[in-house]
Amino acid sequence: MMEMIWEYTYMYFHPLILICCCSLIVYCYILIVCYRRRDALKIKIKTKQDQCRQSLEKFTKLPAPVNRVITRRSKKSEIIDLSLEKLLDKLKAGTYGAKDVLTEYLQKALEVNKEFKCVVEAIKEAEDLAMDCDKMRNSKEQHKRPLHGLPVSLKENYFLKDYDSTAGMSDYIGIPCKEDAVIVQVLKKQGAVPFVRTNIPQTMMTYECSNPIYGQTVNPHDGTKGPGGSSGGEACIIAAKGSLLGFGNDIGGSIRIPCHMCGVCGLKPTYGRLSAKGIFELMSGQTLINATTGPMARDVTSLVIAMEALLCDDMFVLDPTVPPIPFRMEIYEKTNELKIGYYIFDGYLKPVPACKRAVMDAKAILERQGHELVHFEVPDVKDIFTEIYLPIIFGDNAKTLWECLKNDNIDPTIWLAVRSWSLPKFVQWLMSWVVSYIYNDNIVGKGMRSTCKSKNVYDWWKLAERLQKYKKKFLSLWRSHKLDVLICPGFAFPAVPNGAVFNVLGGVTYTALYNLLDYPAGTVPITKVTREDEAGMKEYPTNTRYERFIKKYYSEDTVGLPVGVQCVGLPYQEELVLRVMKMLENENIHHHHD
Ligand SMILES: CCCCCC/C=C\CCCCCCCC(=O)NCCO
Repeated sequence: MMEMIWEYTYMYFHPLILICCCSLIVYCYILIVCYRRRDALKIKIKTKQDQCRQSLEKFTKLPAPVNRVITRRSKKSEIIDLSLEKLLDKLKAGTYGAKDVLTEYLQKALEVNKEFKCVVEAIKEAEDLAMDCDKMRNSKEQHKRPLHGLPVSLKENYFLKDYDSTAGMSDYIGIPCKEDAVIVQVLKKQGAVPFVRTNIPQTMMTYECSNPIYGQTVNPHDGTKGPGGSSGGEACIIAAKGSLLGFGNDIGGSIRIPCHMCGVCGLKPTYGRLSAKGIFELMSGQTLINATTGPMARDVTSLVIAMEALLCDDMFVLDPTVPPIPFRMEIYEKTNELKIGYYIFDGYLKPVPACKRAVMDAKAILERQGHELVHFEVPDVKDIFTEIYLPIIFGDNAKTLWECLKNDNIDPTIWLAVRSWSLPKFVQWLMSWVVSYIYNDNIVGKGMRSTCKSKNVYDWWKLAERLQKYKKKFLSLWRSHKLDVLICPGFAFPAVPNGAVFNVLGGVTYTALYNLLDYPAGTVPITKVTREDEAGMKEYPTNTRYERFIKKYYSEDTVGLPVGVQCVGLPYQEELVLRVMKMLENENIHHHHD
């Protein structure tokens, strides 16, 4: 009987059984491969995490520095409370040794890291560098080094010999860099002691600070909010006093956004004013809009000291593409009256009341100092963001990003963008029209469309031409007003709730415009959100998806969040930008002390 059944089945269903069996085998094989890949990825990430944790643990039990100076009143370390300028004076005078300063800062960095998760790892060579500094105490050599003994933090994407730069992507784990970034080499030559590396978002192409390797950094003013990004770990550690000076990079606002959101100062110079050699940049083949390196610090004077120290012969020799222009102190220190443009709305996303007020407060400060302020109508931001900036930045339809992420764990903060880029282009295009028409939101819809169009060389040249035309238009408008500098919102809104940046991405026009133009721009803290600012959110529009989220996020729980303004100059006018930042900071400091 059984034989008959088998024969029958074999005769009639043989091909079907065969196909089923084969499919099952293939399916099982795929499952096994996927599991093994996932396991390998888990192990890779875990190994990296253990390595980083050990590097930090090594320093948690450091003995207190021999010369530890504790102020009797507050029991806090005096070293940590000193400004960068004063600390350098004390290091030069030999009041503190470099090793003592390093120990204080390492301990402070680890302490703030427990709460805010801003540090990814400690730099083990820091101890030797600090000891070398102490060996040359009071020597001629020491006096030639303007940053002698100063601990400095670095964003994770700055190359350090023998360390990985991953930008939060596991594909890059286990590929140690062969040499230090040029900026790092120059910092060391000038006596600085790089001591910790700080956190970034996965890919660095967003302003949230989270990735599957190092986790999520939070804002030191409110742990339910993000620090901004992509140099979020830097801004966080500086605001929390775990570092005095750090370095980040910026292609859409990555230095300025976190400075604004954490209440610290940062400068995005003109591209090329500082070397970008040895900085991990995922989409480095895109050279129409470049990522710029720059300093971040507690105050403007620290930025000036850093720029002056970096713009030296060592920098010009190590990277001959950097124009040999030393820091022009005479421009920074000039006291002539300036003509300053200002605007509060760039025509794309309305800034929230606190960000508007920050610009108006800054305007009042500058007017009180005798400068002339004129309203500046910033041209066409609405179109240039979706028709020039986004199509250039994601000019390969995000293929490079996708290539690096397709086998990785994707951070929830960028998951939706990355997944949608992996869909066929026509599906992306269809979705963008659905958003534009069904959701009646052309801001998001147009943004989506701009990144899914395929481009050939002809299209790319046309884009480059449009960029040049816009630069020309902007410059002639600037010239027609005879402006020296421009002030504008630091961003459209303060710190964003954790995990929510994707809902308000459009805010980036306030900073990205100056990457597109390649104008130097710096951010300086001006104010903090007040109850009145929050109450003013009642008037905020709700026409688009972005606006609805902004209204939701900034109508409550934002009092006390820092707010900055940007100061913008013509290319290579970093000294003038810093001068205006300093003028704003000075008056603000006096105001707060009165
Ligand atoms: C992979 C996530 C992409 C999210 C979608 C982005 C869409 C528009 C926003 C553009 C944001 C650009 C932020 C640039 C941040 C920056 O300056 N990074 C430094 C680059 O190294």
